[in-house]
Formats: sequence, structure tokens, C-alpha cells
Amino acid sequence: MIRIQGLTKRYGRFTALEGLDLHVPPGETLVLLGPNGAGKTTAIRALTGQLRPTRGRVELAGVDVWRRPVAAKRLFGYVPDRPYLYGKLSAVELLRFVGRLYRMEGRRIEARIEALLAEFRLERFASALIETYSHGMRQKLTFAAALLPEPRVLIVDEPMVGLDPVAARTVRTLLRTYSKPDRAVLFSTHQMELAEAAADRVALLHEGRLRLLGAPDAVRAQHGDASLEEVFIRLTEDAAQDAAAAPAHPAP
Ligand SMILES: Nc1ncnc2c1ncn2[C@@H]1O[C@H](COP(=O)(O)OP(=O)(O)OP(=O)(O)O)[C@@H](O)[C@H]1O
Repeated sequence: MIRIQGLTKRYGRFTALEGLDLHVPPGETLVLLGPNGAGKTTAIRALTGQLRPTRGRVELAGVDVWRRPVAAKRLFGYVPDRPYLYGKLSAVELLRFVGRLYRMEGRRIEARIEALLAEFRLERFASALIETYSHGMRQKLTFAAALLPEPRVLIVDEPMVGLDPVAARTVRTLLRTYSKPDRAVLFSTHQMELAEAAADRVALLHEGRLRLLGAPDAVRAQHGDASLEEVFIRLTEDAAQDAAAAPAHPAP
């Protein structure tokens, strides 16, 4: 459902992402892990058609995101790490606008809005201007907007920022179950517990490269039943030490 092939992104001489290959089949939730600056947001921005890859391809349900941008954008819902919402609209106005962008039928838009405002406990604030919303309320509304058209692919960059415990539980359940039986979810997080709870597989990025890919249980078993957090720290620290030990200017 999500196919990333040889994805490379360079900023001048700096390589943010190098030859990333990932496939997320229908029914799977894949979690992107990695330290700050690993390349997670870069990969997500390339996948959502916001950042042109230096090399490589990204496809959603067989649609090339860069060759067929409009068709690709109909297929996914996206929650960015720093959402931008129009402050002068109310929640309902924003959601209606999103529904029309996706060319949804009017009655379906209204039914979805009602269900999502209830799910995220935003009914009381449905007509309030978004500029009066707290950070967490904006995050919940961003989820509601992403889910409105029931997209086949859900892509989320750092889902938990600012959410209260009730919303966090709703989102955790959503991230685990939304992909079943035939949709795909890809999200990035620094929360290992969330990754363990929601992921069918985790992908660990470090310094722009894929270091590890597998089901959480299998990953832990391969590393002597260490916790996912320990595996993360070992792999990223080992790589940092290898880099420090390597000569600064290797012989050609
Ligand atoms: N516009 C840019 N110009 C130059 N370098 C950039 C640009 N955007 C990102 N980078 C660099 O690319 C690397 C990967 O950044 P990215 O935002 O993808 O990391 P991340 O894994 O999402 O990190 P975090 O966990 O901190 O959000 C970083 O070293 C970052 O400084």
C-alpha cells in the first residue's frame, strides 16, 4: 500500500536520507523510530508530496506521489508534526472544507463530522473559532480532519504531542486498529511504549539510513529479549561510536 524505493534526500552536501526502501502492505501499521535528526520527518514529507526526493520513488496504492500528486493526495490522511489550521474557521467549517476537497458527498461529510467530533470530544467546541483552541484541541481536530474521508493510508508525524490522557488513548487505539483489515498506517514517534503497543513492524532510522526493520517481538528476541528502548539505544549508540572511531578522511 505504501512503497518507498531508494529514497534519498540531500540538502546541498548533507544527506538527510540515503536509499530508504520500505513497503507497508494493507493491514499493517509501521512505526518509524529514530533519534532526533534521523530522517523520519524527511521521509514523511517526501511520502506526502511536500519534499521532492533527490532520488527514489514513493507510491501509495500504486500511485506515484510525485508523478500523480492529486490522485495520490486523495488516498491518504496526514497529521503533520506542526499542523497548520485556519484560525478564522470553526472546527465544523474546517471539516466541511476538507470534505469538499476530498469531493465527499454532503450527507456523508455531516455524518463523519458528527462521529469524529464525538470521538475526539470536541462537540462542545464545534462552532468555536480554531484560533481559540488549545494546542491539544488543535491536535485532535487535525486527526479528525485526516480521518474524515476514511483514507486508505494514514500518515502521522509524532501523534501524541499535546494530547490529554483520554485523547492519547483514543489515538493509540486508532493507530493500532485503523490499518485492519486492509488499510495502511505509518507513523513516527519517540515513545517506545506506543511503538510496542501499535506497531506490526518498526523501522529504525539513524543518520538517514534504515538500521533495523521487524516486528517488535522479533526485534527484541534477536537482541536477547532486551526492551525496544534498549535495542534503540544500543543500535544508535553503536553506530555513533563506529562513526567516531572511523578516520575523519578515509583513504579513497
Ligand atoms: N531544509 C533543510 N535544510 C537542511 N537540512 C535539513 C533541512 N530539513 C531537515 N534537515 C536535516 O535533515 C536531517 C533529518 O531531519 P528530520 O527532520 O527528517 O529528522 P527527524 O528524524 O524527523 O528528527 P526529530 O526526531 O528531531 O523530529 C537533520 O539533520 C536536519 O537538520
